[in-house]
Formats: sequence, structure tokens, C-alpha cells
Amino acid sequence: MAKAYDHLFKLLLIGDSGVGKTCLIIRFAEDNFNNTYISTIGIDFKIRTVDIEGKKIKLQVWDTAGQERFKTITTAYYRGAMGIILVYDITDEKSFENIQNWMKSIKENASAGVERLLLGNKCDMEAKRKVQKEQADKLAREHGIRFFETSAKSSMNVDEAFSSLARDILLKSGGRRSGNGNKPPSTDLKTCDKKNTNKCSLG
Ligand SMILES: Nc1nc2c(ncn2[C@@H]2O[C@H](COP(=O)(O)OP(=O)(O)OP(=O)(O)O)[C@@H](O)[C@H]2O)c(=O)[nH]1
Repeated sequence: MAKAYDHLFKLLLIGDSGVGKTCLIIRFAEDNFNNTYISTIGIDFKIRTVDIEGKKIKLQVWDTAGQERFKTITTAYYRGAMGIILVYDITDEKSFENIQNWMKSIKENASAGVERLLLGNKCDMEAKRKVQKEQADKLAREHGIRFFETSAKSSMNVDEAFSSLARDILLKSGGRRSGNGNKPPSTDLKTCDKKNTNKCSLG
């Protein structure tokens, strides 16, 4: 049987607790949104295959817990990631200030040359905005990475952000990556149950 995809890319979302990492992944993978907040415990992933430059790219998107107490578990997953998405909440200045710490954590734990992307989430909450777009634009420029403002709630820029990261990885790899390159700790596991558990089942 023909392979259902040309490339498998592993992406990882990091950022403070509550910025909307899980919601962004759910919007991207399932086109859904829930206002209820259940903090992620440990790590989880979802899958969606997208078409980029005529190639079928299977994206395995890993969700990390933002809480400090899970740091040892979550940083162990940085190494196998081909792309890391740093998320802050545009209504929460502290989550933006902490991006510098998350950048440092990437430097310490991820593979050299990992593609990075900055997202300012919850851009549907304009009235509560604390972080100006220009500040984030500047930070992204300083680090030489792309930046989008997104809303997991309204869908704004969610597909665009994931696709742009996947495209950058594809271009960087020259389309040479095989399906099982950079294997993450549980890449042979196909499904994970919902948030709040870190249990995966064999696919
Ligand atoms: N208005 C609005 N609310 C959002 C958006 N994204 C997430 N939220 C809300 O923010 C809260 C936290 O979202 P999560 O996705 O669970 O946050 P997280 O970053 O995964 O948090 P941890 O698992 O603790 O690291 C939830 O109540 C969501 O409904 C968004 O784009 N707009």
C-alpha cells in the first residue's frame, strides 16, 4: 500500500501555563475550541497531515505542560523536535517576558538548528491586550524567527502558523527527510488520550 505521507515532522509547543498551547493544537488538529481550562499534565500529541509544496506532510504536534513542575519531563522531548513553537498570551505580559526563558530552554535542550516560531495567542481579546504586536515583531526579528498573532478561539492564523513552520522545515531539509528521522520518544505510538493524561495507546 502506498505511504499516506511523504514526510513526518515532529513539532513541539512550549510557553507558560494557560497561554493556549492545547487549544491551538486542538484547533489545528480537530478544528475545535473549548473555553474550559484543564491544565496539561506532562506531554501529549495530536496528528494532522497537511499539503505543502505538493508534498503530504504528517505533523505530529506535541503539547507540553507549561507548569514549572513538569519541566524535567517536557524538556526531554525538545531534542527530537524539528520545529518548536513558542507561545505567549497577548493579554499576559509575563508570558511574553518569559519567552526569553523559553528561548534559553530551547538552546539548552533542543537540537541545534531546530526551526522556531513565535505565536502571540488570544488575539481575539483585543480589549485586554497587554503586549503590542510591535514588541513581539522586534523580539522575533532579534531571534531571526517568524511571528504570528493567533486565536485558537476564532481560528485566526492557526493553520497559517503551523503550515509556515512546516514549510520552513521542508525547505531547510531540502525535502530529504525520511518518515522516521529524528524519532521522538514515543513516535511509534499513534494515539494519545485527551488532555490531563500522559498515557498513549498503541496504534
Ligand atoms: N479568548 C481566548 N481564549 C483562549 C484562546 N486559547 C486558549 N484560550 C483559553 O485559555 C485557557 C488555557 O488554554 P490551554 O490551551 O489549556 O492553555 P495551555 O497553554 O495548554 O496551558 P497548560 O496546559 O497549563 O500549559 C483556556 O480557558 C482556553 O479556553 C484564544 O485564542 N482565545
